[in-house]
Amino acid sequence: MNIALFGYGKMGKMIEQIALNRNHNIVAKIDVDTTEINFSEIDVAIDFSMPNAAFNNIKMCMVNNIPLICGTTGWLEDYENAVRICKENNGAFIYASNFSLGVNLFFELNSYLAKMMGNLKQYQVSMEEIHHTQKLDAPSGTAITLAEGVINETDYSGWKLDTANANEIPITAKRINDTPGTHTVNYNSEVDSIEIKHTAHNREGFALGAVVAAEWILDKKGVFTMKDVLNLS
Ligand SMILES: NC(=O)C1=CN([C@@H]2O[C@H](COP(=O)(O)OP(=O)(O)OC[C@H]3O[C@@H](n4cnc5c(N)ncnc54)[C@H](OP(=O)(O)O)[C@@H]3O)[C@@H](O)[C@H]2O)C=CC1
Ligand SMILES: O=C(O)C1=N[C@H](C(=O)O)C[C@H](O)C1
Repeated sequence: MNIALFGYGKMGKMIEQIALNRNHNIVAKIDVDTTEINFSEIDVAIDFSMPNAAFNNIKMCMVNNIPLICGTTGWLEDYENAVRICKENNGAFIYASNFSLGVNLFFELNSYLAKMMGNLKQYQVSMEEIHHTQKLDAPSGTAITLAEGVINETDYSGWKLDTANANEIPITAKRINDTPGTHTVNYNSEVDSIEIKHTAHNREGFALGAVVAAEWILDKKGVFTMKDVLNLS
């Protein structure tokens, strides 16, 4: 499979390594300075670029009939537009805030726990995410997905960074050295607390998930999620 990488930073380089190990070819490494792209040689594109670049890259791929896996976070205000453009062009597209198998299992666990906690008003939920200091967006895309998972199963109406109003989920974002990504969901009451936590030890899990998603989407049309790729509930 011929892969184009949009973004050749920390994730782009890790994806290249994993893709080559799985016998794929990297036919283009595209960044902000790229002036020409030969779309005819690309089977699938993978975007791990920057919040202000992702939506343009998505449009470009959809218009040129290239299936796209997007891992870039921090652009979600344009998600519905991306879905519309994909459908208008009969394209194929997956966005995931986190491509690792472990985090996608963690998302399921988070929803299951939230469902159980929904009627237990003595517990207040909060979230914490920790990432490396180069991260541009806060809270992380993964923390937003976790918050949405809780909101879907409870009476919480939204989330907020740091201090939240009653009925909103407070999310704390910490930036520490080289931390690849740690997410904690905490339910606290007067008498006890329950905590679930996912810790990424490195970026391999994210990169492998993105390549697996690229292999999966090759013969598909439509907008999908990692639940479809991993065949989760
Ligand atoms: N969904 C997931 O599983 C994961 C998502 N991420 C997300 O992926 C994104 C990238 O992360 P990471 O690799 O760590 O970041 P990096 O900063 O290391 O890499 C981003 C790269 O994108 C390049 N870039 C800038 N503008 C454009 C453009 N218009 N088109 C293409 N490339 C461009 C940058 O080039 P230059 O340096 O020259 O500006 C840089 O090389 C972030 O949004 C992050 O949150 C990260 C890990 C996992
Ligand atoms: O920027 C990162 O590094 C990461 N970004 C994603 C996010 O915003 O959730 C996924 C992972 O946590 C690493």
